[in-house]
Amino acid sequence: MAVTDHVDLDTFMAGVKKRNPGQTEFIQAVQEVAQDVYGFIDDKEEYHAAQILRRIAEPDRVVSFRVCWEDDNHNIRVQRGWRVQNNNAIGPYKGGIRFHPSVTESVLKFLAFEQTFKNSLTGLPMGGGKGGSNFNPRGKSDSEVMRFCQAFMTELYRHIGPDTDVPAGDIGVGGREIGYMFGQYKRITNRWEGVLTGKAIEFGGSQMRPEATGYGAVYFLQNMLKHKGEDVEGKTAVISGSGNVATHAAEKITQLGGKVLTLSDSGGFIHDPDGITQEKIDWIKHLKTVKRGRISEYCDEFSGASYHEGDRPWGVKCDLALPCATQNELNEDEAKTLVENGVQGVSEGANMPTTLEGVHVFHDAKIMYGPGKAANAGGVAVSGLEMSQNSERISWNQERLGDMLTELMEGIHDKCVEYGDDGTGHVDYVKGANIAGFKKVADAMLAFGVV
Ligand SMILES: NC(=O)C1=CN([C@@H]2O[C@H](COP(=O)(O)OP(=O)(O)OC[C@H]3O[C@@H](n4cnc5c(N)ncnc54)[C@H](O)[C@@H]3O)[C@@H](O)[C@H]2O)C=CC1
Ligand SMILES: O=C(O)CCC(=O)C(=O)O
Repeated sequence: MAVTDHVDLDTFMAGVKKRNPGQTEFIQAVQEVAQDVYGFIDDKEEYHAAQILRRIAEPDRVVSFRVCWEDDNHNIRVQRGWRVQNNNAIGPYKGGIRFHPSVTESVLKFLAFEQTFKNSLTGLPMGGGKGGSNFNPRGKSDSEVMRFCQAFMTELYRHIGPDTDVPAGDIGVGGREIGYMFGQYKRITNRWEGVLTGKAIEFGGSQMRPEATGYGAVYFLQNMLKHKGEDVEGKTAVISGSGNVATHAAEKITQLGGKVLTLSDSGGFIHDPDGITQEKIDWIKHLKTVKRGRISEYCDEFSGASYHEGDRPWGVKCDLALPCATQNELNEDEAKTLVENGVQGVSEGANMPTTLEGVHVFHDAKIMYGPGKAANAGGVAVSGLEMSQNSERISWNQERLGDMLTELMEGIHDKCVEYGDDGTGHVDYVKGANIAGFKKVADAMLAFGVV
């Protein structure tokens, strides 16, 4: 058999598993995309002949490096850093940096793969990448975080650039860490350029970038509801996480007249039947970004709320669910519970928070289910706009960026409908996102020939 002959989905996936032993998250992400893309390319020989999906599922490169730094007690600490540059067919590699002890090559490969489709969906010229380290920022002093970020950038700088690869934040990497990394890049290269996004406003950051992922996930949900003649107002929402994405999602749900019942961190979740109001959200933002405390402390501050140690919030009855913490945080049983409790819509602020089995539950129940690569694309979209502003040496105002984010999310929703409408009025947003995201990247790759 010629290597360019059709292989079926099972054979394709067997190859992915063989080439990436033990990389369960990466294999899961490829499987989820491949099952839809296979249906789409079945009669499109050019994509098979050029082995497009196989090429997208093989990162352009995976850079791995040692990060050596000194803690406050003068101990030498050694961590591993990575940058996965998955695909730059439609623009420079773009995607966040994650600092968390659970980071592995598999996790970053899945994130860079997902990012390729997500960035394509935004319509902006950005390829897919992701990076990070198994460094755990929890309990570290500001000086330790600064030294780690500087050491990380001392190696990373040679692999990135404003037209090559533009990292940003993700779990464990927020404004503080971006500042330290940008400062080190500038020091080493003697260049001020838009090499990172998520910067503070004072040095080239964009209005609306901190809010963009969480707000965007709610705008996506709003678009799904509108498509069915519904609205957020008066609905209850269960949200996981309490970081950047979760708190901004909670804020937007509240602004639109919904009631947020839960937030969580890796220790457990809080349930506040009175609703997590803007005042309470502001308190949580301060807790997480300044005091760097645990969500359990919420119950000491606000009466009427309960803390559920070691649990996830999906058993709380709600109309809307927004997983905004991390991958595989919502499994098959939890998806069934949500459906049995009458959930109408799920919008993923996190990347791949629902297991494959959980996704099948939502699919079979035909609820509105917005997968992360579409629903949380608002963050990287505004990052793309930060790149544009840096290139033009200008800053747009908050109102303009807010309008652009709203329009971008509507555009992503409509692309999902275009490729995901099953003809009965139900939209398979997973299929829509996978096919629309794939097509643009695939067509660009076809134009380049064999590279
Ligand atoms: N920051 C951004 O612009 C974007 C983030 N995302 C995704 O959103 C998710 C959250 O990211 P951020 O809010 O930026 O990070 P963050 O660091 O601000 O917050 C992460 C949150 O997740 C919680 N968390 C981490 N591991 C957990 C675990 N094992 N179980 C329960 N909770 C856990 C943390 O306690 C924290 O509340 C991630 O999946 C990230 O990849 C997606 C698109 C863009
Ligand atoms: O803004 C960016 O470039 C990164 C966003 C990101 O990491 C994500 O979309 O998962």
